[in-house]
Amino acid sequence: MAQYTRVSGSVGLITLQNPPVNALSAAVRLGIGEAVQRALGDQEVQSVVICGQNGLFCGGADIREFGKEMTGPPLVPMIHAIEAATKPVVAAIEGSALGGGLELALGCHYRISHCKARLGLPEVTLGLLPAAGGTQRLPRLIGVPAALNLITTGHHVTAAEALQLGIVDQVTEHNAVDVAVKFALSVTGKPLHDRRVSSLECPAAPDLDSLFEEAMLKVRVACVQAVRAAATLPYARGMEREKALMATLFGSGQARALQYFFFAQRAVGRWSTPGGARWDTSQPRPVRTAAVIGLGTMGRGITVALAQAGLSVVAVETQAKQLTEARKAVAGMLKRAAVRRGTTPEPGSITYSDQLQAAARADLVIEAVFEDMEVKETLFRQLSAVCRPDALLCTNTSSLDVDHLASQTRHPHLVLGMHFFAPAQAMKLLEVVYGARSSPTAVATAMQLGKTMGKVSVAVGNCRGFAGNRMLKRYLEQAFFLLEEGATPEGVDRALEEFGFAMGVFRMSDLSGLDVGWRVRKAEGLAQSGLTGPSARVRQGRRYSPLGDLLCEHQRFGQKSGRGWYQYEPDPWLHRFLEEYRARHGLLPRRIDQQEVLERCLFVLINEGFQILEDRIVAGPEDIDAIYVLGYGWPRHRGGPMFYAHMVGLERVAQRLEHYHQAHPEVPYLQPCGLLRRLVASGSPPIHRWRRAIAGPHSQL
Ligand SMILES: CCCCCCCC/C=C\C/C=C/C(=O)SCCNC(=O)CCNC(=O)[C@H](O)C(C)(C)COP(=O)(O)OP(=O)(O)OC[C@H]1O[C@@H](n2cnc3c(N)ncnc32)[C@H](O)[C@@H]1OP(=O)(O)O
Repeated sequence: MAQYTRVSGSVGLITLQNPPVNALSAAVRLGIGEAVQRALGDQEVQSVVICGQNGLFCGGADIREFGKEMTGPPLVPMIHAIEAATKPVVAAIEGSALGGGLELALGCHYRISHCKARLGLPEVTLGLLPAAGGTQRLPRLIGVPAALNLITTGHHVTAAEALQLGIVDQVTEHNAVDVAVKFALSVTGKPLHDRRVSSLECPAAPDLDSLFEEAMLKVRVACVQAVRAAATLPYARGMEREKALMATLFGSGQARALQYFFFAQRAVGRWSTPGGARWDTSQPRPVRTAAVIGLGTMGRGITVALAQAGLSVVAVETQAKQLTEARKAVAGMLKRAAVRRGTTPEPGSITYSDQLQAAARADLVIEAVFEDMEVKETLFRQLSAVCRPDALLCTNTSSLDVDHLASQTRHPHLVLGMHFFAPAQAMKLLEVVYGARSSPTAVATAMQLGKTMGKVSVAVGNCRGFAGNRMLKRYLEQAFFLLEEGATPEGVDRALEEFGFAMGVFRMSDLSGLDVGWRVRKAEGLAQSGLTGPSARVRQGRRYSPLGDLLCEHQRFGQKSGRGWYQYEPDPWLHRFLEEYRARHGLLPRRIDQQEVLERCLFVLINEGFQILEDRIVAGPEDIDAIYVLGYGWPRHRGGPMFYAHMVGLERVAQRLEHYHQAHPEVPYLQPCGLLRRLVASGSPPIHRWRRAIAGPHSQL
């Protein structure tokens, strides 16, 4: 709703009230409309100020209303009524003015912003365009190039940038509402025609056509077309075009997926564990000093992420040469980040040492040493002896047993996994892996620390590979099997990249290094050299592809060695190698189409996701989707693997898995898992009802 009061004698003050972000729900739109009418009809009122309660102007349209039947007064005529008003209307922007919120402000005659506010039109990130006049007013106000940039990227700008662009008229360090009220008094009675953005001519820009053509190639076509309408058509016709384009986007699968993902990223913060620990009943402990042990690539990235979050960091590396290199590399990373942000690097928050003892006073320790259980076991025993008894001891392992590491310490309830993704200073995802004995406070502390570092933290139970790598294993395995059966790395990657992955599975393996997985498979007793005959392709009673191991035996470790699944120099080796391999094992190559590549790679990964849900390793499908979009390059516009399964239809996913399982009975993971089958049997409920279905023996199924 919106509250109406009269202040300073003649200013009508309209306050949007819809916590937490004053989204423009039906009730708020109704409230604004009524308040505007009241203000315009009140003889005593000479000018109007619109603001939001609790220091936040407006987070835009209420995204939860999308996809439902629209109720309440529409936004566009409401904004028109404000713009057409004969009394000056001033927007007092604090906190955020985003999407419909900024469009509302653009309908006002003046905009005053607090210096800490952020403004933007992020609709494109939700698969939409700013259809409350944003595509028509913003280009008229700030010109086509700047408006196109904001509308097609969804980037937010600071108040200072908004002032420079001409979006706002004034920026203040004081209370923006008080300043706006004074301003409103000062403009009483002044002519308003030039202040109505819809009546402005779009400023001329050189070579508009090539600007639009270039933008079309890069970005969302609908946004570009709408802004082109602003530049070439009268306002009213531009608005018709904006509406028509929005109608094509509104119900699209992409928009649904992006809106689902907006909420999924936030839902993962409301974590819970099967043991009953929960986000709302567990208090995080403050972490001021963190120690990072091991300054290889991951350790350096973690050090930077912690320092950038404002923590004091003790960076420990026992090898002198590595320590010197790390110190230089970390300084370089901080400097580059500061240049990108236009700030200066914060000095003095990192101290370096070659002694473990330096970690003794840290509130929390994250080890990022070599991925080897013996090395980590020893380190955890040492840390337990050296560190404060209440220090949280965390491992950045990507797959080793957190419970086992906890058992090496005196305080296993303070041991956790904090699984970062490379590059750790940039990637948004953090898997917080709790063990059987991890305390709720420990989980809450690591989750909070992730948030402080600007990450999306997902609470995950301890199992081999946790959630992300456990699913990845099945995906990689299918990709190898497809090569055995006749596919090529190029063909598999093409299918996945056309689906939306930034990189196909083989290109991604080449980038991250084939030797990493090889080492893990050797430790698991899977990679064995010299095997011939049928036993070469079977391990632990199941089909196994040694292709990745064989490549490593040929010193093809990916980009780091100049060769992997791809040849980075003229070299037909790989195709010959595959032909010989297939001939040796009596495998008849066949033509494998894109559909089979996608179904086998993606559905097997989704099936493992359902198994992870059934095993209660994560609390809900949103956790898996956040992990895959933010950590594994799953295309955001497809919502994540579990949302994709919901869109494809659970019955189809199960049927296709069953089909491939019949063709490959030696691959048990192709068989639809129990939860997937139960969901299908219960009529395939929508994704937001899966949590209830997972709830275990008391499930609704
Ligand atoms: C047939 C065609 C017909 C078409 C007719 C349609 C006409 C459409 C007209 C207009 C188009 C306008 C579209 C839009 O405005 S789309 C929305 C654009 N806005 C955004 O994308 C902003 C999203 N929000 C944020 O970026 C942030 O929330 C923030 C910066 C405002 C605040 O950040 P922070 O303090 O970190 O809080 P949280 O992000 O954690 O959010 C708190 C809480 O609030 C929920 N929430 C946030 N924004 C919205 C919103 N716009 N609608 C609904 N809910 C919102 C958020 O989900 C959190 O709640 P939780 O999930 O329960 O935790």
